[in-house]
Amino acid sequence: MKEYANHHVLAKDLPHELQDRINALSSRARREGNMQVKLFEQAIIENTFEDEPHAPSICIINEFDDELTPPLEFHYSNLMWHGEGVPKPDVANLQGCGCIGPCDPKSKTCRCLVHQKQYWSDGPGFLYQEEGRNKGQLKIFDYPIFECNDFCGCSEDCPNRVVQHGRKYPIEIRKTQLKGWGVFAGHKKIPRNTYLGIYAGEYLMDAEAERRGILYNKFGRTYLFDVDFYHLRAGQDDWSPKYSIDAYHTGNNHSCDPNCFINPCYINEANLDKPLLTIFTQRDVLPGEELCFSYRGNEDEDEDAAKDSEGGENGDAIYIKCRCGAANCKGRMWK
Ligand SMILES: C[S@@+](CC[C@H](N)C(=O)[O-])C[C@H]1O[C@@H](n2cnc3c(N)ncnc32)[C@H](O)[C@@H]1O
Repeated sequence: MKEYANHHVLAKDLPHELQDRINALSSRARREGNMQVKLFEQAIIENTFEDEPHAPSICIINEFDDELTPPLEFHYSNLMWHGEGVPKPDVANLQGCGCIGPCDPKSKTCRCLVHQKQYWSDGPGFLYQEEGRNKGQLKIFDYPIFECNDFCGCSEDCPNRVVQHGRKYPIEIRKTQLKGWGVFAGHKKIPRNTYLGIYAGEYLMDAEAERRGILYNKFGRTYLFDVDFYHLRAGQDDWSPKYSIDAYHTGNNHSCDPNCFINPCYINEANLDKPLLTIFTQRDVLPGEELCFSYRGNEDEDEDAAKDSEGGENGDAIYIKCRCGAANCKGRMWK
C-alpha cells in the first residue's frame, strides 16, 4: 500500500511535463488523433498510479466547444502539495493500532477506534460500513475520519482503510455549458456515502492564501478552501484557520443542492490542522450526473438572500451568478 504514505511533495515541484509535451506540439498535431486529450488522460493515470492503481481511468469530454482539454496547468492528483512554510506531515507523533487482521469495530483495545471515538463518543465507532462507504452521519458536524495508518498492525482489508485504497467508481471530466470544466459520474450509478477522491491542491499558509484570494477574485475563478472544520475551531472564539488549500491545479464545481460533501480525514498525518479533504457522495448519484459540492460550506445558512446580479459588493468577478440550476439555487456561490 503506497497511498498517502508520508508523501511530502512541495508545491514548487508540481510536475509540468504535460504542459511541456503539449506545448511542443503544433495546434494541428494536438488535434490529430485526439493527441492532446490522450496525453492529458495518460497524465492523470500517471499522477494517480501510486495512490490508486485500481481506480477506473478518467476520460476528458467536451461536447460544447472546441477547447480540447482543461487548461494545461490543471493537474489531477490525490496528493497535497506543500507550499512555502507549511510543515511536512507529522509522522513522529503518529500512533497505530496493534490489531492483527482487520480491526474489530467492537474492539475495546484498538487504539484507532479509541481515537475515533474521542471525536464522537456516542457515534458508531469506525465511520465506515462494511462495503467501504461512510455511515452517512459524518456531514452533520464534519466529524473527522481517522483511518488506520502505516504504523498499524491491521491488514489491508481493515474496515478502517477506505480513502487510502482510492476511488472505485468511474468519473469523467467534462466541459459544462455555463461553469467551465466539471467532474461527472461515469457510466455507473454511485451509491450515497461513497468515497470519490481528494480535494487536492497546494497547502498554503494563511497569508499566502489571502494574497492569492485577492487575485483570483479579480479574475473570477477561485479554488481556495479554508481548512476551518468544526473539530478544529470548536470552543475557541478567536480561532482562525492556519492553512488553506488552493486547488488551482484541480477543482470541482459548486451546487446549491450538492450531491457530494467534503470531509476531513487523517491517514499518515498527526497534525490536526492538516487533514486531507476527502470527497464523498451524499446521495445516490446517477450515471452522467455532475459531481458538485457546496462552496458555502456544510452549515445551513439562510442569511444573504440570493442576489441575482453579476459582480459583488466590490465588483469582484468572483461574485458571478450561480449557474448550478438547482431548484433551491441561492443565486450566489459564496456566502
Ligand atoms: C474550483 S473552480 C471549478 C472548475 C472550473 N469550472 C474550471 O473550469 O476551472 C471554481 C470556478 O468554477 C466556476 N463555477 C463553479 N461552480 C459554478 C456555479 N455553480 N455557477 C457558476 N460558475 C461556477 C466559477 O468560475 C468558479 O470560480
